[in-house]
Amino acid sequence: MTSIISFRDATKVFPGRGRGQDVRAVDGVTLDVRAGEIFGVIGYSGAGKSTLVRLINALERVTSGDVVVDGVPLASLGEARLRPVRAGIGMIFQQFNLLASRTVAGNVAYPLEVAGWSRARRAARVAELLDFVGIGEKAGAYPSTLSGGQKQRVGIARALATEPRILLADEATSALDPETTQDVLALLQRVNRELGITVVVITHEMDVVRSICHRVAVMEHGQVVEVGDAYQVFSAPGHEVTRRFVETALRDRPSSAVLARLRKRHAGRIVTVGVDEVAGSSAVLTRVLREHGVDGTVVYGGITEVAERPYGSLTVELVGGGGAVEGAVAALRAVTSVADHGTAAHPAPDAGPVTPPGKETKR
Ligand SMILES: Nc1ncnc2c1ncn2[C@@H]1O[C@H](COP(=O)(O)OP(=O)(O)OP(=O)(O)O)[C@@H](O)[C@H]1O
Repeated sequence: MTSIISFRDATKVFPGRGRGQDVRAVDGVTLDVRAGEIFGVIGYSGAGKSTLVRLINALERVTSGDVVVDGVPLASLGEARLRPVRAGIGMIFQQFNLLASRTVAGNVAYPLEVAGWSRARRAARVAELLDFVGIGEKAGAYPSTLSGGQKQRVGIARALATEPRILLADEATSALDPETTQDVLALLQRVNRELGITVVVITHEMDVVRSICHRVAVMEHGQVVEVGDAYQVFSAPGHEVTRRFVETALRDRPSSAVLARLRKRHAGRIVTVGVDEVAGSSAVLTRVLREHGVDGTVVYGGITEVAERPYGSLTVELVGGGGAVEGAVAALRAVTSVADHGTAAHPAPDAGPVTPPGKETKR
């Protein structure tokens, strides 16, 4: 697949104010976004995500290195030659940035007016866009009368008006409630699938990446610390920051406090079994337990989706005679990840980082 955006050792330094230190907001990033994908950039506040994305449409200019967009290296371009590059890139924002004095249709028409489209062509294009984002009936309404989700739909329609090849979404769902977030994410997915537009999504929420991104870069201190297929990055996180995102978002693994409560309620051996596309599934778990004559009760956990593929874990109380439980645990270890928490009488030392409490299933 060809890359549509290439960061080549891109660095952006903001001069420190007064006698403050310079800020390396983007620090030597080399990265390719492939044409036609939804690419996520995830990181905590201040990691450099916004700056990285603003380098793509040259709202910020690199201090060193380069960013190549659609084959055009941006670092050496003057404002005039940047204009056509920018015209091929749409952008949406957390706070929508709509013009309060214009109607919905007026907002969407705005970039077309700037680009010199005739009134008749504008009207047809605006109607088509409002229809695509599902708010045709709001054409004459003013932004102040719209819900957050509707405002972002207008933002998306406006960003798509001049038929860009790339759409940049800077925390586009961070101001929305969870349900509206899912609607807007579904719309971004349609933008990608139906219009073939490459979408770059910046977020601090793993749920956003989990829902729609094909590939993801994890940022910290201006650097990309991990990049790859979203499923692989989140199912086997290699960096501490990635692990923190996975733990806070998926909440399928019991914390030590939860484990203590589980041990009070369940006397048997408690193990957490990884469930993913490659290794375990709940069917594998059931088969292994049956083969070893072990009873298993799911006491905690959950299976969700990352990049539309199954991912999670199940914490199970195992009860069986003789060495049956040992045998079952060994057989499970052969196919998937297993964290052995021991029994109430003989708890295993707490392994791994503490995760926030999630849902407990009660007997
Ligand atoms: N115009 C600017 N002048 C000075 N420093 C800046 C400027 N823009 C960003 N920074 C600094 O660069 C660093 C990265 O900021 P950036 O906004 O890119 O991070 P972010 O990951 O998008 O975080 P957030 O989600 O909080 O915006 C921060 O330390 C920020 O204070």
